[in-house]
Amino acid sequence: MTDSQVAADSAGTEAKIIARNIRRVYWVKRQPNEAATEFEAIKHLDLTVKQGEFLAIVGPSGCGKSTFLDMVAGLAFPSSGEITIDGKLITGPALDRGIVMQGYALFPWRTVRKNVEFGLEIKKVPKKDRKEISQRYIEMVGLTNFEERYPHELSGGMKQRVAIARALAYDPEVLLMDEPFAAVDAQTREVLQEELLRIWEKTKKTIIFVTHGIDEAVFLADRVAVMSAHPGTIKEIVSINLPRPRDGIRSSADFGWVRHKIWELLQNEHFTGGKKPAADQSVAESISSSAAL
Ligand SMILES: Nc1ncnc2c1ncn2[C@@H]1O[C@H](COP(=O)(O)OP(=O)(O)OP(=O)(O)O)[C@@H](O)[C@H]1O
Repeated sequence: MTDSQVAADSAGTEAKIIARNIRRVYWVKRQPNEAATEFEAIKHLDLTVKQGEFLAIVGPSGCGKSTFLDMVAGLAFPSSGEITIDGKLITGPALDRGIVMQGYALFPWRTVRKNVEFGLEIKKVPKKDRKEISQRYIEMVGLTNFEERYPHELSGGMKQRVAIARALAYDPEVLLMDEPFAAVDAQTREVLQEELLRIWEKTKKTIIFVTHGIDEAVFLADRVAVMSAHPGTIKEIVSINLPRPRDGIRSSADFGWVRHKIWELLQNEHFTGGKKPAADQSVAESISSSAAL
């Protein structure tokens, strides 16, 4: 489905985030004594994310997934083009967008509760309400009785749950997730995926979820945006018309079919950094090894 089709398709559903003709360049030196030259990381990227949608982005390493997410977060800016949220240009980070990254990024000196309350403090929510709200999200991610622990006393999966609770607690409309489950083991990842879906169904947030896992993308998303390699752009958007809830869906024929379709789309994508591919290994091969988990 092309983006214009999506725009038409979304006639009845409000568009939440619209990226128009995004280009992003970095200035890089190829040799220490050379002048910096332009490196085009993203080109002609158009994408519409609908209100309440779960959109996953997959693509070869280095195609610009994190760069794009950073721009939606307002932590980086397009070299040209524009990204709007609710029709307003994104000019910086704001509390309408929560971010969950790989590697948790928790404050090590704060307990679980204090980490979860961080955004509420920024929002100047009164102390009594902060406690009530943080407790609700701590329970939602299954961390009751761990409120007073510090991050170094938690497992990887537990830290990731804290990061999710922290992002949800201040009630952002949009959740931006950059490979949030990459650092946890396969079993914990599946548990976290199921919990994330449960929370999403309850809270109706708009989610953009970057992943290397085709299975993960298909399991979670309403649509999967497949990016092409350098310079990164949206190659195709695949609608995931699988029923919800999706417990047990991984073994179904329909799941296998859509997974294969995305795998094929990625088959010819190589990250070359602008040069000719050195080896004949497609990104689909490297992605599918993690997706097989
Ligand atoms: N600060 C920077 N300076 C120069 N080049 C950068 C910078 N940040 C990213 N890039 C380049 O931009 C391209 C896109 O990077 P990005 O991290 O967005 O890719 P990605 O798709 O998220 O990769 P991965 O899947 O490996 O995390 C890469 O070629 C990267 O080397």
